[in-house]
Amino acid sequence: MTEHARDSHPLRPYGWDEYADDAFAPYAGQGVVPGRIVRVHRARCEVVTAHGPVHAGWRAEDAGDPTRIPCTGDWAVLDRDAGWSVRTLLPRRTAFLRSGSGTSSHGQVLAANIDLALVAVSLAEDLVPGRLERFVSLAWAGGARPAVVLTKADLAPDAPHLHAEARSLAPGAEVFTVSAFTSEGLPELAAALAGVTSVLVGVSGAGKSTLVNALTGRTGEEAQRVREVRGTDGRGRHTTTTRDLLPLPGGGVLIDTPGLRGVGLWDAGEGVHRAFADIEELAAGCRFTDCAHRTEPDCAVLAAVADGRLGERRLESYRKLLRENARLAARADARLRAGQRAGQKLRHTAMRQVMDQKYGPGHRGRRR
Ligand SMILES: Nc1nc2c(ncn2[C@@H]2O[C@H](COP(=O)(O)OP(=O)(O)OP(=O)(O)O)[C@@H](O)[C@H]2O)c(=O)[nH]1
Ligand SMILES: [Zn+2]
Repeated sequence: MTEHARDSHPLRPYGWDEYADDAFAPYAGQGVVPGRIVRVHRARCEVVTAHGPVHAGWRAEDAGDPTRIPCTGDWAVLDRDAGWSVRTLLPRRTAFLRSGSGTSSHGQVLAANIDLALVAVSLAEDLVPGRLERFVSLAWAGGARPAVVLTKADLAPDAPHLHAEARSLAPGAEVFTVSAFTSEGLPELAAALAGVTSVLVGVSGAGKSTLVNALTGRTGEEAQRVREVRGTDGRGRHTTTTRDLLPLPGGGVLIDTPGLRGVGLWDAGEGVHRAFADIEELAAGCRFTDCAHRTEPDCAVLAAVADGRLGERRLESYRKLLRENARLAARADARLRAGQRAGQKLRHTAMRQVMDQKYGPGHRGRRR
């Protein structure tokens, strides 16, 4: 498809791009229709297509494999035999994953095909550095660019100071300070979202839904509809339970996610390294290339801690996240040996090869 045809594609406001175009090309002429999943229910999902929004079923036999469960942001290939159904999902370009709940050794995909992961942090509460570092690691790990959105600026007299702190906790990530109530910072944020797919993550109460409403200009009836699809989280508080994909008035697509009480790392080793680029940079100056920064002589990381350039807490957080990731990787490897993930891994590798061939190995950032 030519660039012009792509730009006038009916799904363009929902993020139709060169990637979707290429990934769908093999299916063209098979009587199927492409669509982007905007919301997922138990046995069906809402998909926007060139024919408008449709409800499509998906096969329950795919439920065991997280990579085959439709997720908000996925591009789907739809059949229209007896009602709409998802034939398959196009390979994900990027994804925001976290470890599944409990003892599961699967990752859970929160949003697919995202360029930018916005981590919402409320300025009305004390900033929890380790939590921000964790979200940022997951964003890098899934191939998205992280950005920090400091919300409720109207409640924070010390916003500039907190902005500086967020910058040092998330090197390489842009930091926005916004208030959905006064609209401060919203134009700058909207400009960054134009033309890309973003996902908004953060703990419950961080102000995500309010921000989404402000960015989409959703008020009154539409916002009410959003409240109606909300459930209660068992503590009597209303909380977002669905993940919605919404086109933004200024272009770009935003995925809202439910408040997460915590996120476990998933396949995030490379993500942690990027999230702690400051430490990695220091480590390049250590005498030993395999320095563990504990007792080794001429350790540049420990030297930075000693003279106050690097906080002890940050170094500890880095270690903790790497340990957690290694633990999860060991668990996943055990499953892989059992053969259960073999098929999934193969598909994944095949997709990477296709993408590498097409765009070169740089297209997905540095990954494991
Ligand atoms: N003062 C002020 N309050 C805000 C702002 N944005 C959100 N709030 C309030 O913060 C509370 C939580 O906001 P929500 O938008 O529901 O937070 P959420 O992150 O979507 O929460 P979950 O749906 O549980 O994930 C609500 O009482 C909002 O009115 C803001 O910019 N300024
Ligand atoms: Zn060292």
